[in-house]
Amino acid sequence: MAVCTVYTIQTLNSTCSISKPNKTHLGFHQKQVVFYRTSKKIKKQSTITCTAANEKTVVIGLAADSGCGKSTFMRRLTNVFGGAAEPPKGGNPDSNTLISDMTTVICLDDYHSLDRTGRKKEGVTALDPKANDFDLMYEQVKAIKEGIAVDKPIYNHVSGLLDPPELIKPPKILVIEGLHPMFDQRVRDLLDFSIYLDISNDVKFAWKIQRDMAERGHSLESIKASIEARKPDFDAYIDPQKQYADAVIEVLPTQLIPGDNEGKVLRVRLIMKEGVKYFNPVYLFDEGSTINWIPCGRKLTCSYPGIKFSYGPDTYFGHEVSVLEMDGQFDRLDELIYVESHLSNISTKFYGEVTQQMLKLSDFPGSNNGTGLFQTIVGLKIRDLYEQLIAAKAAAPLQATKA
Ligand SMILES: Nc1ncnc2c1ncn2[C@@H]1O[C@H](COP(=O)(O)OP(=O)(O)OP(=O)(O)O)[C@@H](O)[C@H]1O
Ligand SMILES: O=C(CO)[C@H](O)[C@H](O)COP(=O)(O)O
Repeated sequence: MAVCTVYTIQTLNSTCSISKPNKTHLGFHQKQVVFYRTSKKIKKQSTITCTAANEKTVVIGLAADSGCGKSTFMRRLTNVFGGAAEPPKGGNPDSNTLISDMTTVICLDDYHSLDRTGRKKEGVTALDPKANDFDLMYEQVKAIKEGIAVDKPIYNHVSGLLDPPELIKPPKILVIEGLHPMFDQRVRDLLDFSIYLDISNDVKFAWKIQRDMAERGHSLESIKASIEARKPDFDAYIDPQKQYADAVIEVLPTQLIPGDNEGKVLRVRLIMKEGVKYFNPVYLFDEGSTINWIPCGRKLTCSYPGIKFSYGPDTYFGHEVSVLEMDGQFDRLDELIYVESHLSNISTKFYGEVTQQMLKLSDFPGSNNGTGLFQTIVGLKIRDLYEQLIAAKAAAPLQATKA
């Protein structure tokens, strides 16, 4: 990203934004520069940031209910791109934003139009579209995608209030995570790739108990009541978004232990849409075949109840998909290399990269099962998609500027 003064706007095929103290950020394309210059709307003290067309922001959407592992997934994803993800420096300590060298993750809770008291007064949950400002969400995600900085509101989860906005500059990759990234068609159409974390009720309950009882001191009864209270709106507004996702990570109780609902051993399915540009689904052994594989034996240590992989074609909400499934958990993470070497299209840059990533983040929840494995693979696929998109934009800069 190049920072220019008003007298040196020479960049071709760029989108620029003007930043003035206490003023909204204005965006314009290179051809409009003449208009602004002749109309003297640009003052000497303005800062003009120009983003070359091939640097434009790639936008990823991640949808899930609260407490379903979005933050954990985000930490795995940003780690794939390297560098630590931190809240904006010197900003609001309760900011929900995480920034690293390549990525900015914004939480869509920041687009709640009603604060905690407002929702109570209106009798709506945060999942209800009425409690969210989709017009602003669309305008701001669109602006960032075009290389224009925005002043995004902040929803403060500590106070339950809407705090003064924070400046979000266009990153290389913007991740919008939260309850509604695919709800509004205008926002959905801005996404270059979308993911839905589909956690079954039993597992969601087990994870909520683990976090909210152990870490937040909530009672079992209050956790049950909160899940029940959210369920109608979850079913109406959040769950239907999975039909639009390019990849769904579905987390279910294991089938290896009959009647198990503890949520400790998990069956995880990675559902990958066919025909998505720059995204080739992962496969096991033979693309398009139906495979069942129990890798336990000489090369993989498995204690009870073992590990089972499945792979094959299927349909999901009328779309052709490939599904990779893992039931069970790893005893020894270093042996994951055996499984990795049988998977194809995983978009690694070197042999064993999935295993290396999993070992590096082995203390993250889900590192010994399909949640961690598939989140890592999706992270690598997003890196690959980003690199392909940027290469395509660099090859056709004029076209990208007009889009
Ligand atoms: N893959 C996993 N395996 C086991 N437990 C998990 C996994 N992912 C998340 N959890 C549990 O769920 C809790 C919530 O995870 P996380 O904070 O990542 O979710 P979230 O969707 O970001 O939540 P929120 O929206 O409420 O902030 C964690 O504290 C952890 O206990
Ligand atoms: O579903 C949620 C998304 O994280 C939260 O419940 C919602 O954002 C409201 O937050 P809070 O409970 O802190 O007022």
